[in-house]
Amino acid sequence: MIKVCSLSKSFNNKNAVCKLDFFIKKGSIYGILGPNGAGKTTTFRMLVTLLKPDSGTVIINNKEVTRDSNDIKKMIGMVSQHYSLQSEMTVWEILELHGKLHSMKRKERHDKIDELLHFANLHQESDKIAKQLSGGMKRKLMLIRAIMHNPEILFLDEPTVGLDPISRRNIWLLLEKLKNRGMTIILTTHYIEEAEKLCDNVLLLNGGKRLIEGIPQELIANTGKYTVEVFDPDNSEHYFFYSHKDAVEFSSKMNNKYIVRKSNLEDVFISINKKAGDAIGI
Ligand SMILES: Nc1ncnc2c1ncn2[C@@H]1O[C@H](COP(=O)(O)OP(=O)(O)OP(=O)(O)O)[C@@H](O)[C@H]1O
Repeated sequence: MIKVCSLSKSFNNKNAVCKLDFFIKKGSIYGILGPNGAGKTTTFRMLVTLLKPDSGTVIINNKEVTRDSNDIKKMIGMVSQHYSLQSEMTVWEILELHGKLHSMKRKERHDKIDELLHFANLHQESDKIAKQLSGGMKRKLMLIRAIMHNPEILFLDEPTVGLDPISRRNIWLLLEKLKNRGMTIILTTHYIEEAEKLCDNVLLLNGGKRLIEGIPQELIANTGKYTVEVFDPDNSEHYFFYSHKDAVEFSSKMNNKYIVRKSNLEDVFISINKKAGDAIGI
């Protein structure tokens, strides 16, 4: 239902995103991951019609983002990375304004506000001014504001950045509930645990290019379910194993300090970069 073909964008002749291809299934949670500068936000902004690609196409439900941006805006909700709330308005007023901007009728608007405030457990905060809310509440408010107009697809750029672990988990719960209602969710994240917990599929980016794409648990299994991380005074080195026995046997020969642990998506990233480095002799 979302098809991205050869999507590219450069700034000052430097590639920010380079020939990306991917496909997102309806009703799934799709994660775009990568280190700082990998191209996550640039990709996000192109998908949500905020930035024009240099080349390539993004098709959402048979509409193309540059050609049919008005149709696409009705289908999607979007939450940016930075707090973007009218800080002097109350929670209720912010949602009311958003409903009006989307030409929702009074009754429909008010029913929706009521439903969403309960959904996000913010009903007791409805008269609070936005700037008085905690970070976690602000994020929840941005999330429900983005779905006021009943979009089919929700885009979130770093939805839990800067939140404490409990607030982060509360956002995860809301996203899982939305998925269970059939919503398609696309998010960018730095948090490996977030991607592993939430995402049906992930796309790992580096330097604007696709490193790998797939189901988190499969990517981890293919890398090796166990990692031996060996620490020397300046660095740490990673080794990957398909069985715990092999990992333990290998580590027993180590002179440096080490740990044996389960692999995660960060290890997938490290493993691919290591193989690329080995291939070019780094
Ligand atoms: N408006 C811009 N003008 C110039 N360069 C830009 C602009 N936006 C992004 N870039 C560059 O494009 C590259 C990708 O940036 P982008 O913000 O998409 O990465 P990111 O993966 O979202 O990073 P982060 O995790 O730090 O937010 C970076 O080198 C960045 O400096």
